Amino acid sequence: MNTQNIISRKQNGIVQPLLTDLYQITMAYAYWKTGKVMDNSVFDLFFRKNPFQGEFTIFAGLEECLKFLEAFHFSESDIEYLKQTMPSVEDDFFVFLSNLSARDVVIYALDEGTVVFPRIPLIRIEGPLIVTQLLETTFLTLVNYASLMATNAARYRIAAGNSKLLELGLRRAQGPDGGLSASKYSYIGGFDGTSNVLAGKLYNIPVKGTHAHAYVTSFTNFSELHTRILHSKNDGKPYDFVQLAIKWRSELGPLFKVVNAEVNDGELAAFISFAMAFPDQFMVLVDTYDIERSGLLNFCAVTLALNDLAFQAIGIRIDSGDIAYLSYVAREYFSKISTKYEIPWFKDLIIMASNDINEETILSLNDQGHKINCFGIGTHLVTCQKQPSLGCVYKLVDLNNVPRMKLSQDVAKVSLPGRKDAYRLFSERGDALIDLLVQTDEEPPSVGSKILCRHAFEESKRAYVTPSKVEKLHKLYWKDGLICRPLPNLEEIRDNVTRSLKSLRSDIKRNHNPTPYKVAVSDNLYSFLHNLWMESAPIGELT
Ligand SMILES: Nc1ncnc2c1ncn2[C@@H]1O[C@H](COP(=O)(O)OP(=O)(O)OP(=O)(O)O)[C@@H](O)[C@H]1O
Ligand SMILES: O=P(O)(O)OC[C@H]1O[C@H](OP(=O)(O)OP(=O)(O)O)[C@H](O)[C@@H]1O
Ligand SMILES: O=C(O)c1cccnc1
Ligand SMILES: [Mg+2]
Repeated sequence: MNTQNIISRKQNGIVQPLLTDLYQITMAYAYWKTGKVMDNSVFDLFFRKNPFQGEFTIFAGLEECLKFLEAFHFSESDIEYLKQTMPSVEDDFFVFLSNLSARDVVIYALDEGTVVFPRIPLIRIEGPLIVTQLLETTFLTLVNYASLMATNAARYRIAAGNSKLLELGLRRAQGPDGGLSASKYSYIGGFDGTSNVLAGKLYNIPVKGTHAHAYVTSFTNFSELHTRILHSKNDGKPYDFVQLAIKWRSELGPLFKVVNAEVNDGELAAFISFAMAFPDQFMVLVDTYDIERSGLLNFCAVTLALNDLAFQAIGIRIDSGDIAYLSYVAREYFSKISTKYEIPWFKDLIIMASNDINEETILSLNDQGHKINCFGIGTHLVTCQKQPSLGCVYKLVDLNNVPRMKLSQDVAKVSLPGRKDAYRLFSERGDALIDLLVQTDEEPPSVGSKILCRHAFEESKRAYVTPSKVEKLHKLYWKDGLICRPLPNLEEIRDNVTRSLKSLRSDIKRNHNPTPYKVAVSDNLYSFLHNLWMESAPIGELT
C-alpha cells in the first residue's frame, strides 16, 4: 500500500457502514429473519435528469465507493450501538452482521470522469441482497455530490475557455466534508487548483492563493514596516525596498493621473511587506480602497521595484466592481508600463477576478470582452447554487435471475429491468452518437454493423446506427473482495473528463438550450421491458 492510499483512507474516516439510513439495517434484519440472506440481487445506480439545465453529467465518486467496500465491516462499537438502537432485534442477527463483508459483491462501473447521461447505470451492484441493500445510501452519498460537483466544475471549465480556474469555496461549503469534496471534485472537473490546503495535502491538488482585504487594512503607514531591506535576486546586494517602491510610485503618478495624496499609504505598505515576504510570487488584492486611483498604482510601483531587484511579479486580484471594465483598465496600464520601461512580461501579468462569480457571469464577461486570465470561484461552485442535488437513485433490477421493475405513473420513474451493459457508439467523425443499453446476455453492438436503437418508452422513436467505434462502458471493478482494475489517480480522472467531453458535440455542451444526447435500448431490451411491463401492470376495470 502506498502513502497516498493510507492518507486517503484516513480522510475517509466518516465513510463507514453506519453512514446509512436506519431503514437499510431494519430491512437487513427483516431479510435475515425471512431467510432472504442468500438471495442474489442486481441493483443499478443511475440518475434521471442531467443537472443545471444541461444535457451532460460527469460521473465521479467511484474510487470512494470501492474504498468503502474494501473496509466494509461493522465494528464492535457499531454493533453495540445498533443493539441499543434496535432493542427488539435478536442477538444472532448481530453475530451475522459483525461477520458481514463485501467479499461476495461484484461491481461493474463506468470509469470515473466519464461523461454520462440519464438512465445509464453508472454502477451495477451484484451480490447477496442483504449486503447490496446495505450499500445503497452510502454509495448514493458518495456519488451524488461528487458527480454534481465535477459536472458543475466542468461547466465552469467550458465557460472559462483558456482562463485559469481557482476554487476558493471552503469557507462557504456545506461543512468540512462538503468543502473537501468540493475541492477534490472541482479539480477533477477541470479547475487548476484550490485554496484548500488540506485538499492539497490529501489529494495532491495544486494549492494557490492571494491574501484577504484584512492584510491591506491592517497597515496604515510605512512606519509599520520593520524590515526595509530586500536583497537583489541577481547579485544578493541589499536595497532599501521601501524607498525604492515609494520612488517608483512618485514616478508613475503622472501616468495614472493621480497625485500622491490620493493614493493610500497603508495599501502601499501592505504591498511592500507582502512583496518582501514573497518576492517571487507577488500577487495582491487591488480593490481595498480604489482600484484606479490607488490599488493599481501601488501594485505597479512595487512590481517595478521588484523588477529592479530581478524579481518578476505574478499579478493582481480584483474582488469588486465591474470586473470586465476594471480588467481592461488594469491591462492597459500593464501594457503602457511594459512598453515604456521595456519589460515584456509586464503586459502579461495575471489579472484574477473573484466575488460571487458563477457560470453565467463568466459567459456574460465573454460577451462583453475582458482581460481576465484567472477566475477565483467559491460560493456558487461549491454549493452548486443552481441545483443542489443530482438525484441519483439505486434500484433493484433483478433478484435470483428474475428481472424486477418498479412501475410508476410517471414514465421517467419506471426502472429498466435486468442486467444491462452500456455501449457508446461513435460516428465516423469520432464524436459520440448514442449510448445503447443491451441485456448482458445479448450480442454486443459491433463496429460496422447496423444496430436498431430504440427509445425505451416511445415506440415510434428509433433509428439505425452503424458505429465506426464502439466503447463498452461497463467494466468489472470489484470481485472476490478486491478492486480488480488499477485505479486512476486524480490527474488521470481529470484527463478522462477532458477526453470524454471532447467526444461530445458542442451543441450538447452549450449553456443555452443544449441538444439532448440520445440514450437508447436495444430491440431485445425494448421487447423484454415492455413484455414485463404488461405482465406486471394490473389491468384496470371500468365501472
Ligand atoms: N462586468 C460584469 N458583468 C457581469 N457581472 C459582473 C461584472 N462585474 C461584476 N459582476 C458581478 O456582479 C456582482 C456584483 O456584486 P456586488 O454589487 O455585491 O459587488 P460589489 O459591490 O462590486 O463588491 P463588494 O460588495 O464586495 O464591495 C458580482 O456577482 C460580480 O461577479
Ligand atoms: O465570492 P465567492 O465566489 O464566494 O469567492 C470567495 C470569496 O471569498 C473571499 O472573500 P469573502 O467573500 O469572504 O469576503 P468579501 O465578500 O467581503 O469579499 C474572496 O474575496 C471572494 O470574494
Ligand atoms: O487566496 C485567495 O485569494 C482566496 C482564498 C479564499 C477565499 N478567497 C480568496
Ligand atoms: Mg465575497
